[in-house]
Amino acid sequence: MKFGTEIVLLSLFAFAALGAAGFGVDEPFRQHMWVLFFAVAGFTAILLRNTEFKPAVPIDPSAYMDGPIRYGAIATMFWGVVGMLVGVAIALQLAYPDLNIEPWFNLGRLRPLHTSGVVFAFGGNALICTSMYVVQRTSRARLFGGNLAWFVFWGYQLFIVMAATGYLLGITESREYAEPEWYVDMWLTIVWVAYLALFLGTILKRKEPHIYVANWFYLSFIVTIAMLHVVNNLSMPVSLLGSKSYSAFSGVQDALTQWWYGHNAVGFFLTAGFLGMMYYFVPKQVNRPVYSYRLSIIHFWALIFLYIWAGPHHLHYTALPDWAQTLGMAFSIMLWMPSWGGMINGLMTLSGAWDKLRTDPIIRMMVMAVAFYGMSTFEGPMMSIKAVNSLSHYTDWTIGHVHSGALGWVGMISFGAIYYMVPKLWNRERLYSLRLVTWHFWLATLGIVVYAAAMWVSGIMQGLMWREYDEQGFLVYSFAETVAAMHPYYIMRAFGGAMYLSGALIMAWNVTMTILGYQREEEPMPGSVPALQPARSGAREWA
Ligand code: HEM
Ligand code: HEM
Ligand SMILES: [Cu+2]
Repeated sequence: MKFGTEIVLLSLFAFAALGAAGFGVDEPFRQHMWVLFFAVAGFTAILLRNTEFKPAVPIDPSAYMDGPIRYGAIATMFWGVVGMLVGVAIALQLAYPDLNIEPWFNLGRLRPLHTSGVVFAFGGNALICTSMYVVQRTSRARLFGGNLAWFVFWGYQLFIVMAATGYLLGITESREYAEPEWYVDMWLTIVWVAYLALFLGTILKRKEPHIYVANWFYLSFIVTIAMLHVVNNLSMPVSLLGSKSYSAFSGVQDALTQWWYGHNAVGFFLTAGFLGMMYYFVPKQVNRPVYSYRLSIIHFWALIFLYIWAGPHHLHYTALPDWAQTLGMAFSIMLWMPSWGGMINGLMTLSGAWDKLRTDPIIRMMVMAVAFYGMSTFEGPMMSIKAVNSLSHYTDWTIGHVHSGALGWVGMISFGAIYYMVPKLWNRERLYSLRLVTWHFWLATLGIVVYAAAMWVSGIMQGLMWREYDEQGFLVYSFAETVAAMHPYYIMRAFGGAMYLSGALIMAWNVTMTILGYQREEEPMPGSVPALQPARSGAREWA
């Protein structure tokens, strides 16, 4: 039987889940194990019916393994839309609290659903599938380990499903960006080690002597996330058949461990990984070499050396020792330089090809991403200065900063990479429509501007209102008054987010049509040279 071993193993897994659903000591755990049972049993049933997860064409063992990358590109789009939809939902809940639907869909449960949905499901799938794409092409080697890549892909989706359903059931460790409970964490550890083996194994069997810089960034992302995930999640379960666990750390050590994790999740997941993407896909799309390879090496080592120390900027004015706060601030300010070095390197890769900005909306998207990388890595060091942080901390300014990095940098560079990969992965001459990419670009860009501007104004206003004293030393505003003052900005934010989401929906449509093999007949892009445009077919020159 095809997939014989897999089916036996999966059946055992499903059986164990069923047992845990029966004998679990708390209700949410039992419900969660039912979810696991149905997910694994469903997958086993699909395999039993011999459904192929591999392309039907016979596989040339020396060729690249692109099946899991195709699935990954689709998963990236799918989870992106889901995560952003939940983002708009919680934005509306903050503007209109009546939208909290108890207990499953209140803000407390939907917020981690949003953050994990966009960071780990959307961003994570984008990183995993692009890293598989990049490492094969720059190493001239097929992915290591046979079906290992499929295990990484499906194992990661199972992690996402378990994390997401757990939040809705009310299961949480309450550690930001690390909310899943101990058993889901253990599963992710297994998947992540497999991912590391897959990536390293492919690099080891490379036929290209040099390891291209993008792979260094991807590798640092994989290794560091493994370390962060394991240490931050060290905990003791109350029962092996229960959902609750207690952290191995307590007090200020716990807080520091958590923000060592949280900050470096930003540094290595949301930054280093996506820089790997930048260093491969920008030169490819522009058709130019990286501006300065030497600078990219300096960028890499400076970034990984500095980032790891900056975590305490999340704990300014807390019980954390003062020297540690100052250390975090100093390293954050130093981070500005390598970050901007990287930004300049990305932007200057366009030198001599700036005209393409007018004609290629994908390049425009990538340039906007790099520009937002520069913007948020300027804002971050500034916010880490204690005097500035005393105003910005706990306010919407932080939320604005997060989303200029997340929507502007992480989102846009991923969109660019997917637009680049999809026609190649499905062997299409070009995307379904470039004009729809332009629509996406403008909706996303304007959406970010509305989102970030609303949060700057509301954040600074919030901070100023909280610290306003009258002549007698009494606070001028009650907390509830500061909340009420946010209302118009929360509506604006929801509006900006909805624009960003509609751009992503247009992209999903464009990508789907490309996969199905359609090409939209359309006028050439404005500004492109008419002589290069076959007038009727709309098929532009497409590198
Ligand atoms: C459709 C667009 C989006 C909307 C409307 C949106 C909305 C929101 C809202 C309302 C919050 C909670 C803010 C609060 O508690 O005050 C939030 C938090 C967050 N979002 Fe989004 N979001 C969007 C897209 C994204 C994307 C694409 C990412 C990442 C790639 C992202 C990452 C985050 C993170 C990390 C937080 C937590 C911030 C913190 O705790 O400081 N969001 N988002
Ligand atoms: C040199 C680079 C950066 C530095 C020094 C930096 C610094 C900071 C500072 C000081 C805070 C506020 C902490 C607080 O008051 O609670 C913050 C929050 C945050 N930043 Fe950055 N930032 C940088 C780049 C980025 C980028 C590129 C992204 C996203 C792609 C990002 C995502 C976040 C997130 C998600 C938070 C919110 C954490 C939370 O409270 O939940 N940062 N950052
Ligand atoms: Cu940080």
